[in-house]
Amino acid sequence: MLNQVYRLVSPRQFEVETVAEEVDADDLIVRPKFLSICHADTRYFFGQRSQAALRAKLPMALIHEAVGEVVYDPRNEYKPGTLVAMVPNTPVKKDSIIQENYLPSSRFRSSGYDGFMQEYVCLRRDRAITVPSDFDPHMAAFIEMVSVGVQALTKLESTMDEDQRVIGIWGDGNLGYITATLVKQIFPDSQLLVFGRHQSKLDYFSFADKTYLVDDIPADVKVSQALECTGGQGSEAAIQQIIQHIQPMGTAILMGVSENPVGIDTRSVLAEGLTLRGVSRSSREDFKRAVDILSSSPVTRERLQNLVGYVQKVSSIQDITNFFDSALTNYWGKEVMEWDV
Ligand SMILES: NC(=O)C1=CN([C@@H]2O[C@H](COP(=O)(O)OP(=O)(O)OC[C@H]3O[C@@H](n4cnc5c(N)ncnc54)[C@H](OP(=O)(O)O)[C@@H]3O)[C@@H](O)[C@H]2O)C=CC1
Ligand SMILES: O=C(CO)[C@H](O)[C@H](O)COP(=O)(O)O
Ligand SMILES: [Zn+2]
Repeated sequence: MLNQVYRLVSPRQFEVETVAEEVDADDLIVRPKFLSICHADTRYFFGQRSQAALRAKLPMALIHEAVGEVVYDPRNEYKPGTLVAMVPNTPVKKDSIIQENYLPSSRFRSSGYDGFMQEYVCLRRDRAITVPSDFDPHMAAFIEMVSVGVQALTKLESTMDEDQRVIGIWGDGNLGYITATLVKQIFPDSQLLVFGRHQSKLDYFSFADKTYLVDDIPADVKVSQALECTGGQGSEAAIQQIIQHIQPMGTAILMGVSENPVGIDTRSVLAEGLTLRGVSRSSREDFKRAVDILSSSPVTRERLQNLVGYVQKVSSIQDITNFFDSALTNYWGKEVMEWDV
């Protein structure tokens, strides 16, 4: 099959390439419909990664958050038109200990391998998760980010001590908001505190028990466990505050991506017996748990619909470039492309 792939060849420059795809019985052909942007994509688009990383990964199609319609299934298991969330991670090896999203051999779309900015996606069938028909498709576009939140809270469940009284989230953006909605489902009896830099963003977290501006946290505020959802240099200050406000022996899950190493007060980490656990990407299992949570909780779906920040139809390379530029100035929520190329 001949396919049109929209690849970033250098910062701010896309080119369409015609690629011959080999489709076998294990694959599905999916037409991408709704795509949403992750910070990882904007770092490539705006050339904010190191020259070495850009050289190693480009050219490639961006976007690892998307839903699309099955147009062809060689085994006829999926009806044409079925909406599926596409898992961007494709494992090529199995390991009894290391999970698929932490295996260096796995192929992650839009990080060295073509993402979903394509006319058709040739998707291994175990990478497709059916999206229930009552899901808002704009919200469904970022199920991948919901699955990352699920991966984080699943890892928190298996790492933390027994103290579930207070869960603290640092970061008042997309990932913080998604993780906060999931805390309400996965830890329903815990108090949820959210720590951010913008009162106008914190106002969206109306379901949290309390929100704090990070320059105005009372010294006696304590969290049992914490999740860092900030990224960039903001991670350093966030990790420092987590160390100050977490209970001894607490666990902090780190999710924000920083281009440069950040400093960590290891003396306090040692003295308080803290666990810092990194979380990146997600697995098929996380996608399934994410869809199960959303299916059984209309209130979570409604909350996540509030995260749809900017929607635009794109039909040309110029539209795609304009869309990425708009993402830079969008203040709240996820940017979703209606893919019409
Ligand atoms: N581990 C993984 O698999 C994944 C990681 N990520 C990463 O997570 C990070 C966040 O993504 P996303 O939520 O979309 O980004 P956003 O920009 O939407 O949100 C980050 C928010 O955190 C705020 N912030 C910055 N510093 C602090 C601080 N010290 N304390 C509290 N809040 C702070 C920011 O404010 P301001 O804008 O003023 O700095 C911003 O409002 C990114 O680095 C992204 O790449 C995303 C998806 C998956
Ligand atoms: O966003 C993510 C998962 O949803 C990850 O942070 C992203 O995949 C990291 O990739 P890269 O190393 O290319 O920045
Ligand atoms: Zn991402």
